[in-house]
Amino acid sequence: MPHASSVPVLTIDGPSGSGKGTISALVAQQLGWHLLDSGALYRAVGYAAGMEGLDLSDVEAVTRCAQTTRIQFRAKKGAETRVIVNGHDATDELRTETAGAAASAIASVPSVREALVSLQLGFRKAPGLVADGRDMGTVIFPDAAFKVFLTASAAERAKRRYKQLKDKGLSVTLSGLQREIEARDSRDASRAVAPLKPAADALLVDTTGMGIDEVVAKVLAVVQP
Ligand SMILES: Nc1ncnc2c1ncn2[C@@H]1O[C@H](COP(=O)(O)OP(=O)(O)O)[C@@H](O)[C@H]1O
Ligand SMILES: Nc1ccn([C@H]2C[C@H](O)[C@@H](COP(=O)(O)OP(=O)(O)O)O2)c(=O)n1
Repeated sequence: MPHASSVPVLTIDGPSGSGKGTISALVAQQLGWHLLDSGALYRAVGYAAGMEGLDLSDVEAVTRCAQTTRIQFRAKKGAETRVIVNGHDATDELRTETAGAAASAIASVPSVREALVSLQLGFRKAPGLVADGRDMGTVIFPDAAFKVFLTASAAERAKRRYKQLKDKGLSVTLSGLQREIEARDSRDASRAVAPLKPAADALLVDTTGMGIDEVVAKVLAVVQP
């Protein structure tokens, strides 16, 4: 087993709806690498805090929640990875914008972020890792050999998320989603610790008007030029 730091990492950061999850999963599959959906960890803690009826602004309570919540990923071939929170399959609840907003709220608490660091580092296993999030290239894996920052216009990101949630049968409006996404991005980008921003050595890819296959090819070329 090689030392963890010799295992290659590709970080894919960016705002909501930029395509991180989709692109990370496809690229990880192509490379045969492991996948870390770090947003799911923050969503899971936000969800667990909600289930316990915690006040999301109670720093001590949400920190304890981040330290004690059990989060498991159950990958199934050809199907969506299920996220199990404290033994309960919370996949459906985690994808809502309410869960995204709760995740963003608790993610601004430094001690919550600290509680999730070693769990994230543990995903770095041979033959490699694709890490999806906000601070993968800046804070969690600053030594990653490959870094990408995905963006797209706010209007396009809202449209993508609208279609995605509609297809899953959720009741949403485009204007409401655009407002919620913009509020979440501005909170994520303005927080003091690990804000949403590109690493200095990341390749910026504006995916507005680009198809998924085109983005996958561009990201794969970073790892396999
Ligand atoms: N380049 C793209 N063009 C069109 N749709 C995309 C593109 N990338 C992702 N999508 C779609 O947009 C939605 C949001 O993508 P997702 O990967 O969940 O974004 P993120 O993880 O950054 O929030 C998904 O339904 C996905 O299929
Ligand atoms: N590495 C990360 C990943 C997510 N977060 C926070 C901030 C985000 O608004 C929420 C939800 O992240 P997630 O990647 O699941 O959200 P999107 O799919 O991009 O809409 O979690 C974070 O602070 N750091």
